Amino acid sequence: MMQEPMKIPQATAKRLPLYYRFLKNLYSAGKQRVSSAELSEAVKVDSATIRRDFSYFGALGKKGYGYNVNYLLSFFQKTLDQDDLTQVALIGVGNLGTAFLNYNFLKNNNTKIAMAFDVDPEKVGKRVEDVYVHHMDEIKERLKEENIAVAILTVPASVAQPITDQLIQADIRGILNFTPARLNVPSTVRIHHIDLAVELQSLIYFLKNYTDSEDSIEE
Ligand SMILES: NC(=O)c1ccc[n+]([C@@H]2O[C@H](COP(=O)([O-])OP(=O)(O)OC[C@H]3O[C@@H](n4cnc5c(N)ncnc54)[C@H](O)[C@@H]3O)[C@@H](O)[C@H]2O)c1
Repeated sequence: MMQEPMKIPQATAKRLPLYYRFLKNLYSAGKQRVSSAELSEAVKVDSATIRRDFSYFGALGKKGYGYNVNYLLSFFQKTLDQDDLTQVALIGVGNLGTAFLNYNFLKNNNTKIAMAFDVDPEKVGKRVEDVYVHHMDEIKERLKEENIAVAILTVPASVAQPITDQLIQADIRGILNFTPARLNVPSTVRIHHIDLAVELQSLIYFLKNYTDSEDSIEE
């Protein structure tokens, strides 16, 4: 299910889902080609960066023609593993976790929250948008049973590390951490932190210090 990551720079890899979403819309609208200028306008990434990104995967746009939408789309589908359904687990069915269960990703790509975990007796044993909430005591057994390797963490920061340790015991490979806690994991486990406060501060910093939005793209 999960492929080895391609040898492309991380900054490029991070932009792939953005490109993919836009190209899918173009494809649905029956468009067969797109220029880097059009893409640039739509995804707010400067066109030089787009050309460089695309050159990593052998898509060399032709002058006056642009890029072939079909080619790019099938490339992204393979690279982003869109042909497979990747099932993930959600830990912590509170305000944020419930919002994710309501959203459940399916409109954008083939990622789905397949099961959720909590310790609150009010929540355990119920379904939220069709997703069953299990007790944390069952986490290892359930994740292994369904071969789930990715988890979204939406628990209070104070319990984030012990829960992470439990996830590691259950052979999880990737964690999307929404808690402000910085977590210790072995090098075999990949963690992405999404800290809304930091993102907001960073946005405000860029607004104050740069007038041209392109300056913020390369991080
Ligand atoms: N709500 C937001 O908009 C928001 C935004 C950014 C980040 N966060 C972060 O996301 C996390 C969750 O926020 P929230 O607002 O959803 O909190 P919340 O209190 O509404 O939900 C936390 C959930 O985790 C469960 N939980 C507690 N201990 C647990 C354990 N040991 N094992 C499993 N589940 C456990 C609780 O029962 C509850 O359902 C926090 O770390 C918060 O800082 C929240």
